[in-house]
Amino acid sequence: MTERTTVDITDAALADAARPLLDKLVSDRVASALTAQTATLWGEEAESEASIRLAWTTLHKSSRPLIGEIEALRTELRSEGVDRIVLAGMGGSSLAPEVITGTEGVPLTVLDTTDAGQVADALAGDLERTALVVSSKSGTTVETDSHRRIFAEAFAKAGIDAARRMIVVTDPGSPLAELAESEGYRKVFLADPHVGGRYSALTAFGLVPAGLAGADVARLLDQAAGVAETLSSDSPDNPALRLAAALAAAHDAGAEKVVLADTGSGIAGFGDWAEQLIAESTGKQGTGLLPVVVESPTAPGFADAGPDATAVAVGPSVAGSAVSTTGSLGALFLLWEYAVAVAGRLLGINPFDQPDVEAAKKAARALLDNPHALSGTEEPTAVIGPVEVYGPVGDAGTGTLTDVLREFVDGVAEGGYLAVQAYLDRLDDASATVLRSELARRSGRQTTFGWGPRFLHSTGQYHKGGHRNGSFLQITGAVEEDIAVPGRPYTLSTLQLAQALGDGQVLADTGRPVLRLHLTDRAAGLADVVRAVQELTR
Ligand SMILES: O=P(O)(O)OC[C@H]1O[C@](O)(CO)[C@@H](O)[C@@H]1O
Repeated sequence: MTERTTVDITDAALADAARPLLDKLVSDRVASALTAQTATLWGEEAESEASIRLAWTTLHKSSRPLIGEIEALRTELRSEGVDRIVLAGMGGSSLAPEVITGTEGVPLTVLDTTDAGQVADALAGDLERTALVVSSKSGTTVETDSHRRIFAEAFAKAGIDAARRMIVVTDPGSPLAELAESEGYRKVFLADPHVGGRYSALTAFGLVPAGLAGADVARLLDQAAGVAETLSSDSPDNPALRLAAALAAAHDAGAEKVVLADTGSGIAGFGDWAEQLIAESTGKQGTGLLPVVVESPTAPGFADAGPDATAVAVGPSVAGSAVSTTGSLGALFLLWEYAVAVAGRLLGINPFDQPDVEAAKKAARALLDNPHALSGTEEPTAVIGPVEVYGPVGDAGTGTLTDVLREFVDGVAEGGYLAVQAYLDRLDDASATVLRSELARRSGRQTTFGWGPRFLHSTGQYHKGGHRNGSFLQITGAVEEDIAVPGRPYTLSTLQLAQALGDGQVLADTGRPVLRLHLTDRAAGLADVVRAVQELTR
């Protein structure tokens, strides 16, 4: 099968604005230089980081030997009756496998949460049939380490040899690689350290969990290989250059938001993967592209996108889309990686670091070290039924939830955005996602939705480092049954709260408006919040 990936700029004004940028990319031979892994493409300051971050351009070749290893382990596990794969990994260490398996309809349980209820549900699955893939490039990510500890204990309690059920994906020499060795974990896949997390879809990080779960990962490499030459060509027809030029031209014209809707790509949840790539790569130094993933092309924010946003179809062009991108999953991974790296050059930033992610991690750690700060000493500004309100609410403090939300939403300037950050269970509390479209419709502002702490490894970088026009609505909830993290002085619910408060603090310290709604009863509280939003009038 011949692979193709296309980028169509259907908005004529945008196509005109993109043209000079495109011509310059072609005459500067940027695409071929990128394929050749030229670290000077983003300027002097970015050079040293870029020099160890570009091996993704040739993964369709260098990852081939992995396929046999993955298949062998999968066959071995199955012969032992182990056919349920749980993946512990954040951001770049879980988003790609989730899209790959979702697209193929292969079951994979992804743990990228600190919600005790969601982790309890994963633990309640058949452990006799379960293997845990622990994926972390750095080998130090707190969520992933907590899942590993919790599962090791659960396997042991069930009389299962935990070490035989642990499969690790990490960079050579990481603390996790060392631990896996000393604990005698079943298998360690060492990934290419010259690829960053969000560019790692076609490394062991994307391929191992997806392949063990049963996805056809060889096909994915074939798909990427099929478009690699096109994406390397210094030609105005190169779809990656076209996409990069369109995104940068839109940004220059004040449309820094990229609204992504699936328009029939046949891929499940591509936007969630692209979200991290775009936000973490570009959202820094007060600039960048904010990805806004919407439910469908008819959702608010897409066809009615204002001058601050560009509607991008993942799939064929539809009414209201300004740009469309088509191709198979492997092709689109590579297309978007090229496009975002090139857009980074046009935006004048280093697309390979994430300087503001650490701030929230640090604040969360400080709170964990000081349990007093987490133990309910902060008084809510208002308590409205099952919802506690934390944050400045002005006159609305004595009113209804709708009053509180109105005050908050009215504070979002034109051209700004609203970010809903739900530190909840993304399966059991899935109804919270409706808040995105409801708030977008009523506020008339671009609105994003992220599950905490998952988004901290994705849009979290942009929230703190990108354009300073966001307002943040945090939602936290009561935890019914907490889970202790073995060997650590905290539980999952303490960690979850520390992450919410830590990030909230960092955002507030930089002058961003933050409102936290804490649901003392999750179901009733969520219903009240949704109702209150629906009562807002534009
Ligand atoms: O693979 P790791 O090191 O656990 O990191 C997970 C994610 O965390 C981040 O570093 C951001 O916190 C992402 O860039 C990365 O994909």
